[in-house]
Amino acid sequence: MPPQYPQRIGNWWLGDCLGSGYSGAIFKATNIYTHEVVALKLQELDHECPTNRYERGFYPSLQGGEGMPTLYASGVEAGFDFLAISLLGSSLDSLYRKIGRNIMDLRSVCCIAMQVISRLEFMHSRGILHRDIQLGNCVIGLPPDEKKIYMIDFGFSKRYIDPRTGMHIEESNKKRDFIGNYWFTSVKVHCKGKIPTRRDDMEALALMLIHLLTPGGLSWTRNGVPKTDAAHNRLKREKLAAKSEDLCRGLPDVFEEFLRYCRRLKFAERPDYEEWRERFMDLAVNSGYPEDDVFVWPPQAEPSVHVTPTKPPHSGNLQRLEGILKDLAELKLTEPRQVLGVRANAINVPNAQKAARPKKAKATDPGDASVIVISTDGENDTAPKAAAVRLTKAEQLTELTSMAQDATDNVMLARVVRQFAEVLETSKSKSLTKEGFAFLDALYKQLADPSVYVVPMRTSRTRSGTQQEAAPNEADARRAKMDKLFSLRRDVGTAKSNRMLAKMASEFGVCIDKSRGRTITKDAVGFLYGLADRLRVMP
Ligand SMILES: Nc1ncnc2c1ncn2[C@@H]1O[C@H](COP(=O)(O)OP(=O)(O)OP(=O)(O)O)[C@@H](O)[C@H]1O
Repeated sequence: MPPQYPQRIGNWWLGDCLGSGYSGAIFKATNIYTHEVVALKLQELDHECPTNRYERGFYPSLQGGEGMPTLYASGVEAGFDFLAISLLGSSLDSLYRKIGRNIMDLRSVCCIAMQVISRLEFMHSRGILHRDIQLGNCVIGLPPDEKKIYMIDFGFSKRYIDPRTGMHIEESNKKRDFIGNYWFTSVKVHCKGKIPTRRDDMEALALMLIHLLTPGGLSWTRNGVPKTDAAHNRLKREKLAAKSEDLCRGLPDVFEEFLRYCRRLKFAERPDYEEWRERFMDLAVNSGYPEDDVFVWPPQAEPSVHVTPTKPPHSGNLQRLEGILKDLAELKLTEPRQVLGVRANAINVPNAQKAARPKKAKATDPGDASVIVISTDGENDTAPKAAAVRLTKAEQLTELTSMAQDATDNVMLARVVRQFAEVLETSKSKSLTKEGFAFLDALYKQLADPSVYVVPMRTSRTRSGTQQEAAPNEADARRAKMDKLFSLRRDVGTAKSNRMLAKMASEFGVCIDKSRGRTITKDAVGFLYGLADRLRVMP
């Protein structure tokens, strides 16, 4: 028998029911004094699974985070445990159902990925796991916040950082009861009884994204909620047996890589939120969508490609490559090339075609770092621009890495470093990605000695996110990073040799890599500009 809900709780008059389930119901409600409208979540006090009580405990820690509902009041009244929270819009589940359980469009899925990664990053930064990532628990806001995704339902949430000690919870092999949802809870938690940590929230997100792009959804979701233990066990077996490559067949690679990454994370490892936000942003941009994470619903029918008018309206990767090759073919290279630095065992001079790799001029639009010009001339370019193509940040950085590898004198290298700094400075995302680290590796190699192979500082994604830090150390680490970047920026102008600059570039890379978020700060950009200036005047 569903409970009899009162007409009024606290200061709120109950209105329409927004949703109800096993654990209670949620109503639109109006404050009798202020007329403010909220969502009122009610649960009977003697409910066998008192999720509202748990949720009440987590809400205060989550206040102020983007995409976290505001908690207006909570308490117990008339036999109900209630929470008055921001009134929000439709859940992703209801949007997905309305499109007939077919697949969601790629842009929407990329935006969901970027936004939910940010929500998880915030929750995790507060020491809390969500533990029930699913479409019904991601809701869009009401206008003017309808492009923002909110996380709701913290009834299953759990602290993974002990608030008294600041330490991460311990791993244990003791079997535990399953808490989560059938569809998206990670394999380790759902099928192997492991203790959930940050990695499991991330895996649940990965499965949810794959579900949205799979016609009919993930196979184990197709028979509905299991009603018996036998059916549940069958579902678990199916989930356990499903290989990442099978789940992601036909999808862009990033989905399989994301799922694999989440499954490889160690128990206490911090997920690399920035990296994956960036990867989904790159996927969206490469597919011709705008460089942002706003969730536009209903989706636009066609990708809106922003290319300069010198290119055909839709230019995919292939066309971009063709353009670059054409520009390359038109280049005439006769000038003799200097060798970088003073070295006996100098760099192998690359073949003419490679040496002719076009240089990039500044971004044509400072607000859009991904529009760059491939030019046939040097810095004081007076020749007509060959072509303008849109490249993603990753592509630009990769291109700059090649240019750094090919640089044969300090002036040339200075120019490339300056462009690198410009890309980082103007890019929307402020984190140094693996392509950025690859550039630093190439720079280091050129400065230290281009004839020797240098072990990369960090070009492999498997080394990312190895911090297992507890919250209190973060402030110290951040301060140390700020101090280091400040001194690097201050001292770069006094470096006396390429080797000294190489050492600084290496310290710079290590410092950024160690920092949370690998954020490029003002001092970081300042250091790079300083390095470029120093190289330009270095004999
Ligand atoms: N703040 C809100 N504003 C508008 N609708 C909401 C809000 N919170 C929840 N809903 C709607 O109610 C549904 C159930 O909400 P929620 O998951 O918080 O409750 P629950 O009782 O824990 O549900 P379940 O038992 O299904 O997990 C959501 O899917 C959403 O459609």
